[in-house]
Amino acid sequence: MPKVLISDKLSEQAVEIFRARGIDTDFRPGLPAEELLSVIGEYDGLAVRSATKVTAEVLARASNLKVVGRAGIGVDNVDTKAATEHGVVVMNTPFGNAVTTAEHAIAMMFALARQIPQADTSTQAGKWEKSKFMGVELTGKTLGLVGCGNIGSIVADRARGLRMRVLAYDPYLSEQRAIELGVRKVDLEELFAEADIITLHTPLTDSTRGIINAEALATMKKGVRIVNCARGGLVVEEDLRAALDSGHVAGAAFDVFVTEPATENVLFGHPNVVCTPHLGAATSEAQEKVALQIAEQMSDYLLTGAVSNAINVPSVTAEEAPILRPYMRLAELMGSFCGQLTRSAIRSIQIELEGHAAELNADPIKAAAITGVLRSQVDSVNMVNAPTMAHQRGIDISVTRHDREPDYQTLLRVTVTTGTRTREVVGTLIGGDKPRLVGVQGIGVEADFAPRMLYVRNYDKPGFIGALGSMLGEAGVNIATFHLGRRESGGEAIALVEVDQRVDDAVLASVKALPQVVRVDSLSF
Ligand SMILES: NC(=O)c1ccc[n+]([C@@H]2O[C@H](COP(=O)([O-])OP(=O)(O)OC[C@H]3O[C@@H](n4cnc5c(N)ncnc54)[C@H](O)[C@@H]3O)[C@@H](O)[C@H]2O)c1
Ligand SMILES: O=C(O)[C@H](O)COP(=O)(O)O
Repeated sequence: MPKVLISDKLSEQAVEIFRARGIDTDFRPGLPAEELLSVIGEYDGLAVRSATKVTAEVLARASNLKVVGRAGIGVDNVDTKAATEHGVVVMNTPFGNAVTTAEHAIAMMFALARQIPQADTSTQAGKWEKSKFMGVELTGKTLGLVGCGNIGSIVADRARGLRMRVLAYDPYLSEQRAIELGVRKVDLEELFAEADIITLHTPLTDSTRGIINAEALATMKKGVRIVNCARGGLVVEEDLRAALDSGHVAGAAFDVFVTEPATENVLFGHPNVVCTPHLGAATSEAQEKVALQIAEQMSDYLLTGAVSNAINVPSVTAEEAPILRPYMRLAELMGSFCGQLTRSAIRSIQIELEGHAAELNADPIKAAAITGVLRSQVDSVNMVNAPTMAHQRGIDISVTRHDREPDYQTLLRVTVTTGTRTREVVGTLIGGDKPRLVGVQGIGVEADFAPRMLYVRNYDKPGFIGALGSMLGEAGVNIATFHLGRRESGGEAIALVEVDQRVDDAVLASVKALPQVVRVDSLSF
């Protein structure tokens, strides 16, 4: 039974779902970092929000871990690169808290426009400062969205409902989508120059870090207001403080900070600053949605192999998973066949799909084939890290779908090249799920992928089968099955021999010394 640890304050619905699906679940919100390090080795899954830092050190200790699930959107607290290297899937819930966070951004905008937090404090202090809190109307004002993905789009929709004019800067936003959303796609300079209120909705990346700094602030309208419910670090906090102090910026509403938990911050204490403690996703509706979604996604992955909303592997739907699983197994075995025959640096791996296979999601099949090829070189390779490992080794990967009619209902071909050699195997599924080899090096030969096999390349001349049989017999090696194939033009032939015992190097050397034999390899699957 898989075992999952929940180390952050997720809705307890997550626990119920994991347990209902037969997953042993430990609910330990607020688990200290040192304890996480000492217990993580026991778990197959780790469910978190933003508090737990899933560092390279945690991942190095996580010898059984298969999946990290983030109940929320931002995965910046997870070292995704290290997770990928360790073969751990990282998944999030990209939509579950988007509406709630967009609503928080709108609430922050109102809080700024009408100074609601300041007026509340003053009123409850018995001051009744009616003339002190003169606000601004939002109707007719220009809202500048930096980032117009899930949350930015919802903010745009709500802002249009408030009769605001909406500009969006997002290099990945298409003109068509901008028209659908009723926003004007602009460049950053135009947005800064025209917006009365700027709201940030991008991830924190190298291109967005400090996107609002002193230089940017200087190009904004005097009296601009800034909302950040995305990530600390998008705004240079010291630069913003200076612009607030000078009066150039009329107000700022921040939910996220460079350092969190933010117990102190340069923005704190300014009369025109409104802060919340990373509450963007904090509604009961959003928390139920993200907890439920992440528990379902992680359970699906651990129990069926279905992958949804993963950051570092291709998605496999629950419907696809049972169909793809035998193909992934076949691709991995075929890759392994090529990998075991390859003793030098690999230049390329080509995966070809024909018949039914050509209609499937090729990404998981590709990852499985690469895993198989690399497994004879690297122990730690798996479906998650295989494409990265191939990339790091400079291996060129290609996938081709053919629409020609294959001889079999469904067919995969894996071709591995090195500087000097090409290995090619062809495989199919018998009865829908049983892997079967049907060709090697362009020669038709049918065989199962047996636990122990000999692969023999020989000249098609009399005497070979008898000589090989008696040599193995004398060495006490029983032949379970024997499959032969030869090039129709003659000359070259292949034998795939399933054996019941391991064939030691001395026997392999004697087989190799037979006059008809070109090469012999011991393979295991
Ligand atoms: N405060 C909270 O509690 C809270 C809750 C949920 C999400 N978030 C954060 O909100 C942010 C947005 O989330 P989302 O779900 O909308 O993400 P998303 O991926 O759907 O959208 C992000 C958008 O930013 C755009 N983008 C990327 N680089 C950009 C750049 N250099 N300049 C301009 N735009 C750029 C992308 O094209 C994309 O459209 C994330 O940082 C997320 O972590 C915060
Ligand atoms: O990226 C997110 O989903 C938000 O930042 C929410 O974070 P939280 O789950 O820690 O509230």
